[in-house]
Amino acid sequence: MVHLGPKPPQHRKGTFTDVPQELLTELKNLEELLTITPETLIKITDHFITELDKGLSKKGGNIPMIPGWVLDFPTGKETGDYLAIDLGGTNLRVVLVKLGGNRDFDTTQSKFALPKHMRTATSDELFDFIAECLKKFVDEEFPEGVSAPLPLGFTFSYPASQNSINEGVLQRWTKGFDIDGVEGKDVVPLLQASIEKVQVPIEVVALINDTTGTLVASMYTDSEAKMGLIFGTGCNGAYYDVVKDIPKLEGLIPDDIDPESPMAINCEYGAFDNEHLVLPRTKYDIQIDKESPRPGQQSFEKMISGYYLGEVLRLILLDLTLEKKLIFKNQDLSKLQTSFILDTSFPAKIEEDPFENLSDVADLFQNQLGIQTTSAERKIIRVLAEKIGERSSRLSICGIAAICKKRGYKSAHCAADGSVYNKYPGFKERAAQGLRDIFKWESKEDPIIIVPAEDGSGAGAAIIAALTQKRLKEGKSVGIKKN
Ligand SMILES: Nc1ncnc2c1ncn2[C@@H]1O[C@H](COP(=O)(O)OP(=O)(O)O)[C@@H](O)[C@H]1O
Ligand SMILES: O=P(O)(O)OC[C@H]1O[C@@H](O)[C@H](O)[C@@H](O)[C@@H]1O
Repeated sequence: MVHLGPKPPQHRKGTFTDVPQELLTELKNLEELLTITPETLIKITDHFITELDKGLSKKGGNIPMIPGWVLDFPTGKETGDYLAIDLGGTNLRVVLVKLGGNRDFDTTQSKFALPKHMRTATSDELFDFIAECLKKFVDEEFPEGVSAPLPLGFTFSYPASQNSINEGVLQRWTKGFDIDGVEGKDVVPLLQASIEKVQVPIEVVALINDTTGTLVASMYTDSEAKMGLIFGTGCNGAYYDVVKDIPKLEGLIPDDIDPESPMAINCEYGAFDNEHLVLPRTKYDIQIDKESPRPGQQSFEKMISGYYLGEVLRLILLDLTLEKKLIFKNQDLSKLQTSFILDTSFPAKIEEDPFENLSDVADLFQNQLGIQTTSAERKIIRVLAEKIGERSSRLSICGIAAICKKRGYKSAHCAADGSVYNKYPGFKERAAQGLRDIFKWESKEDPIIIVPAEDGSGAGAAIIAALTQKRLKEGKSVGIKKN
């Protein structure tokens, strides 16, 4: 038998002859709403650049642009054992990093799913949970105990203002978090206090954002890396600017820091366009924002990141069935009416269904939502998932293009991490096409490419802790001028 080799990727050949005209018309409208043309991408990116600059000005703007007090590039020669923790939107990870000093490192790690109630728990519950996970990990890794406190890099994936590397005052929760008693507080002493309670010998040396960690970890192994990006539960990016080009730091820089010194910036660009000037928001995006714990915040993130993509699909389907009565006739919609019941793996699995009759989609709706779908409905659902995924990928690269244009990067490795980047079908190809639509490169090889990042919140945190310890040993500043 002739082996034909792997089949080409599934291309939608299905016909829509079995789809009622009314539903087709509705689909066309939705496709229109969810399509981001090259012209729109360029317009959004130009505004994004203005907003990045505004975030660095004394006046400020929508995008926080937080100086992260990482004032050196990694050399690749950093050595030592460091602990790192990564409090993301879905998981807590504890990592032991052994820096090899030759652009190499080794990691041992444990992942703890954040308990669902954690998003609305108390501050003590959150930091005690982290300390408990740290204790479990350290007891496991160091059964004989340790001779001196372990230095720890704390990756805190939320917008936290920093006046120094080992400080982080939470500006606001994002990704559906709403824990009392943390916003406006420095989270380092809050964690340190919980660590003391469980008596595990750990010292928090540095607080970093996961994008800054991703940037530094990726530069440690790849000198072409110019930014660190996360497309996960949330979205964000970090890059190195230059101290003298950050107006809001004027007068705050200690004398021992050269104005030409690099300064890592945690952009927090999920907040881009909170003024709603350029992003093509649909009524579904507006509803998600209105019903979120922090309405008016993170407008860009709420259209593109992992926490929200499943919810966008759910609201569109609900509209088509409840309001327009075009699909799911005589079906039990109680599960579909539960907010955030669909995480982003749901549209991802719809896009991954390789069968012409979309039988995987049929199983998905039956098993997760108790809804029996018709062939015609599945075709509509498939197109909607594709359009939501495509919109996310195309909008996601506007931050990348804006940073490259702002910094004048003609070529760059943009190191990306997060489950949407790593697992959403077609994300990489669609993102690359989005960049081509903006830059209109003539060359065969794209000069600016998105590459898989190193473990930013693990190795990145450790490398930054190592860079910080080196500065402290040399008596160098790691924060604003002490008056
Ligand atoms: N197969 C998938 N495709 C795309 N996104 C996914 C997939 N599975 C889970 N996700 C989404 O990824 C997010 C988790 O991102 P991840 O980077 O793993 O964690 P964190 O954001 O805590 O760092 C969740 O919002 C989830 O909905
Ligand atoms: O890794 P996660 O949880 O997807 O986080 C990505 C981004 O999510 C945003 O909501 C946070 O404000 C950022 O600080 C963070 O970098």
